[in-house]
Amino acid sequence: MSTPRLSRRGLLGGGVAAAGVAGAFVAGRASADDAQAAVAASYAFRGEHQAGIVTPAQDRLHFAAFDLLTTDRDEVVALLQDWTAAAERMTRGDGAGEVGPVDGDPLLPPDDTGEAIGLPPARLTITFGFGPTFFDKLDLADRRPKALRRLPHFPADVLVEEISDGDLCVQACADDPQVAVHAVRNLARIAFGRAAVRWSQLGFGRTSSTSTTQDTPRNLFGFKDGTANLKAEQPELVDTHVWVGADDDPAAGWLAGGSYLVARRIAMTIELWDRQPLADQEQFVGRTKGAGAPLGGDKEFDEPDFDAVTGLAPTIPVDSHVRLVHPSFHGGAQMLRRGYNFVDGSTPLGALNAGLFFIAYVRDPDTHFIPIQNAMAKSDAMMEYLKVNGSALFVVPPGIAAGEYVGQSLFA
Ligand SMILES: C=CC1=C(C)c2cc3[nH]c(cc4nc(cc5[nH]c(cc1n2)c(C)c5CCC(=O)O)C(CCC(=O)O)=C4C)c(C)c3C=C
Ligand SMILES: [Fe+2]
Repeated sequence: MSTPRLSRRGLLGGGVAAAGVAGAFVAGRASADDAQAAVAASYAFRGEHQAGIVTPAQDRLHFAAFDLLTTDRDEVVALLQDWTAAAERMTRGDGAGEVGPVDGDPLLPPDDTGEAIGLPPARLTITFGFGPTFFDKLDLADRRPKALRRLPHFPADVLVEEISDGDLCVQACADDPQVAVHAVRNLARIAFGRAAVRWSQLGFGRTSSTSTTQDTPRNLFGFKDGTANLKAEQPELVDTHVWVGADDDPAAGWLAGGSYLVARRIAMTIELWDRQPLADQEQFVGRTKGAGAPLGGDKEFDEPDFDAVTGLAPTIPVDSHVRLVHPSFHGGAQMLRRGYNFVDGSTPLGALNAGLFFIAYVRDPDTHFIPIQNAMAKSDAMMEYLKVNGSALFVVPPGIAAGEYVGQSLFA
């Protein structure tokens, strides 16, 4: 796990603004100082693995899928080089371009859009991925990773094509929504003529912790989510379950140190859920709503006992979520979940258009996601309150070394 470093936005006194706000907290509470320090912190963009995977999950998400507008490999490499330079700059709190939003030639469009002037880096991470169609369009079928294909249609999927799939993806996470949106907006601007946004999703209130330093957040069903997630402090488990190994795939040695990213836009009928008795909600999930303890246990991090019975029935019901997705029923397979809540306005009938934008990083979706999703879709009591309308699978290239651009090993 990389440690955040303190950084200041070098734009138009952005650093001054950050310091000024921090100054305002001098006489305040320690927690306010901590919060300010966290917002002013940044993560390294380059490293062995891309940032934004085991990085402690930030509060906000802007995720975008792009379609290529060119099949010319040189043009795509140039786009990846431009994206790499801009992403590195924005991650450390600078503008997307070298000149900045207001210092350039007044007769030309600025090389940064300006809405992040004065904002600190807010722990921004930008993570890039390639979809199956990326390899088709660029005639790279011989280098396509073996498990990279359109996800199957699962029971209860009601997929909308316009919010599914994509040639490329960008996951921008930050503690300030404007910083995350600024990142995606500028990458879309830079892509002009070479790639265009296919769909995008905003998220808030992370639904996972990816580090033991974080409290477990809650999803929109009101339950703690992320308790049994893989954590950055478990590097051996992360190596086993998240990073693609050098020998995993003869055609795709270039992906070693990378991962697969599963994205699922899951609508939650929260109004219906809210009318269910507390005891039923807990039976659907298999954990208590307050402490997040497995049923039959006391504390959040107690191990679930799937053999325990209450009366004649299993204490953790056979159709409960945590039982159906538990690694012990899937050959030990674990995933690193990194999802976010969303509320995209409301429906014409006055329901909230709410849900969970599920993101998981896995070493191989054929063993670490598809069987688990199938079990859930077929038997999970929670499914009555869920509708999956967006779905996508991407590979996430390994980390970016000094002087490299994202995905360089694919084109080597
Ligand atoms: C196919 C993978 C999964 C999907 C899709 C999914 C959707 C989903 N989950 C919740 C709520 C909770 N999930 C919890 C645990 C949990 N979920 C998955 C997988 C998927 N969830 C796994 C692998 C696990 C961990 C199981 C374990 O090892 O014990 C929990 C319990 C708390 C926790 O451990 O995180 C909740 C609550 C919702 C609401 C949802 C779709 C909207
Ligand atoms: Fe879950």
